[in-house]
Amino acid sequence: DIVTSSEDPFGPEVLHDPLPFQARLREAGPVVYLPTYNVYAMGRYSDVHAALTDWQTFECSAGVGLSNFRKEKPWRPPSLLLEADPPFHNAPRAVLSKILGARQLHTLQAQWATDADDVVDALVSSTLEFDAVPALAEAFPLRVFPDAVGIPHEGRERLLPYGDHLFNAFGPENALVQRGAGTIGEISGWVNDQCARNVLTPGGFGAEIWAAADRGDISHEQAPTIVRSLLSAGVDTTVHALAAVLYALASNSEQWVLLQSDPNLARRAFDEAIRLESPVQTFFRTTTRDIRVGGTLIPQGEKILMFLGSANRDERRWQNPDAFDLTRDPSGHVGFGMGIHQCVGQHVARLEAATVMAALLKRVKTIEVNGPVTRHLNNTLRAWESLPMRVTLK
Ligand code: HEM
Ligand SMILES: CC(C)Cc1ccc(C(=O)O)cc1
Repeated sequence: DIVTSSEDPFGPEVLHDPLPFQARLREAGPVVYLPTYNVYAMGRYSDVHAALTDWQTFECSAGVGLSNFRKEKPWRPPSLLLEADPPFHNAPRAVLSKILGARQLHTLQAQWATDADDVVDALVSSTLEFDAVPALAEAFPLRVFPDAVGIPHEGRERLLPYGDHLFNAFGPENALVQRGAGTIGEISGWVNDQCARNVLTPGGFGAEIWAAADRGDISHEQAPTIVRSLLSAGVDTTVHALAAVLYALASNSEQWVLLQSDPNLARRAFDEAIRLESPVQTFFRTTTRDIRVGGTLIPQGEKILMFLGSANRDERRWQNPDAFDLTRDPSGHVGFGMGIHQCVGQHVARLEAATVMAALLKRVKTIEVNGPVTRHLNNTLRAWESLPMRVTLK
């Protein structure tokens, strides 16, 4: 009684517009076997949530991509958080939780508010029509995050392509992965070099990780790989999440008006945009035992493909799921994951978004899309190529 689908969720059609496939997936049942990749797919909120919170049955140490680390060599040394399970996951996670916690970010808040004002003021004083992807969604994270980590200025243009390949590599070895294969060796080498103690600015997130090793919270061998986690997870995700909230606000003017009437809604706007767009659309787990989900028996050692974007639009969980609605409470969305691996950088991401939105709310009266919006295809990310916008000023 296994439901199957021969559709290709990593093909260009579905990557370009995933919603119709995801609706069929949710309709088909709790678990759908995809023979194309020999994986078991989950598209409903309750099943995705259950799998994310049952780390004993659905493990990460075989990798959170299609590749099973027990059968294939990973393309890079595994992450000590993302691709680790308890007990090995615990210490690295505790170290990053402390460094990236909401409380620590207060010192950054004032600095990032100034940076956001600078970026927005420079932009709107030069033009009222711009492509929000390079001008804001990329410009702001790339201005503040590498400095917060404490890496040198030289070579930072490699961060986006590194993340783009990393997120493609969680999927199958398709054209998207092959496109990055030629340069990823050099780019990875540069990323790894930025994790060395001697290049990291004192006081930054990277130096804090090395200080945790000095305290014995983690080992010195682990420190560079944990710095690598920040450079891997912390750039492309925030870029495309920022683009998502800017697009949502520009294409729902009544929500923009609502936000202007109550700027405290900015953080909710960001989470609602992450629920609706889910910058991280999918990733995998591996079963550690035979498990029955719905009517399907999934054997041990199988890859489970979880559709976060689908779960975040599941009509069984959300009213009017396809609407960007600031009167809704978006908490519980799985756009940052759920459970022990839930995004440890979510407070950093929220602070980046909140500061950009605050800077826009100060200067901008109306915001609208004024040209064709184009997507950047990626096996994992719901990403943007171009977001033409027009603003008017207060
Ligand atoms: C809007 C931006 C972001 C989104 C949508 C996002 C999404 C996610 C998701 C879905 C997971 C769970 C992965 C899993 O369960 O397999 C995750 C984990 C993680 N994220 Fe984020 N992330 C964002 C920003 C960041 C930032 C800015 C950082 C670093 C400062 C970061 C660092 C991490 C790390 C290290 C993990 C692994 C946590 C663990 O396995 O314990 N992320 N992220
Ligand atoms: C959505 C996640 C797959 C994002 C991510 C990427 C990389 C790492 C790492 O630890 O390298 C952690 C999280």
